[in-house]
Amino acid sequence: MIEAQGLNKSFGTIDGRVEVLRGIDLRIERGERVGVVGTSGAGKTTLMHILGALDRPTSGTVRFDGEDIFALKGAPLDGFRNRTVGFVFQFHQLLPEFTALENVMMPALVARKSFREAIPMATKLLGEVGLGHRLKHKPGQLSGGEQQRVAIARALVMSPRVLLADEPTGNLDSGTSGDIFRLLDEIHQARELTMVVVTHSETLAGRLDRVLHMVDGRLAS
Ligand SMILES: Nc1ncnc2c1ncn2[C@@H]1O[C@H](COP(=O)(O)OP(=O)(O)OP(=O)(O)O)[C@@H](O)[C@H]1O
Repeated sequence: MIEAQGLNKSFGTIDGRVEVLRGIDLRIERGERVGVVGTSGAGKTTLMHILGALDRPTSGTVRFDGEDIFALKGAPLDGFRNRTVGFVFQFHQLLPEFTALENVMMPALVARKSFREAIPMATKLLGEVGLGHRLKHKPGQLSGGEQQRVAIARALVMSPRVLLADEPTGNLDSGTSGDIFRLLDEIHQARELTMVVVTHSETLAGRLDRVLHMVDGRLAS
């Protein structure tokens, strides 16, 4: 499903170049749930951004079902991001002025679905994540766990093949974190979804199929 080869990423700073990823090779099978753990600054977020085509590597390739995603540019790359990958961020990144329903509809509207199509899609998903009674609430009127559920529903609205979650429970207490992982479990069972989840919690990572350990821009075996 996902194959990354020789990924390097460096950033230019006023102190010179910072090497953040140093030769990452990985292969993730369809339907697999992979955890990524590592110390702060190890490069986990950078890796997730590259796997989701939110950023480009300095060198190396990422293939989804054999397709080299960085060979795509412009509208085809935007289409890949919108349809193939769902992204859940640590700080949910919901739009504060919009309701839960509108936030979940947003990727569908960006993909030029009509309101008539997007409303039932988003309503169904909010029901699946246990928020059928909170459709009209704005993010500020929801708890942290509820906000993250909305973000998960938004990530799923275009029926992606892959869900990338960067510290989806980083801001939550341990009980709520466990609930979010249970929800990810249910979603995984209900859909044939490949998942990559960054977490600081070895316990939560241990509930996934496989755990990758990142150290200083490399994957430790
Ligand atoms: N745009 C950038 N410019 C310069 N340096 C950057 C940039 N983005 C990330 N870095 C550096 O790359 C390193 C890895 O960052 P990254 O966010 O990928 O780590 P992480 O493993 O996700 O850390 P955390 O667990 O704290 O979120 C850090 O040292 C960070 O300062």
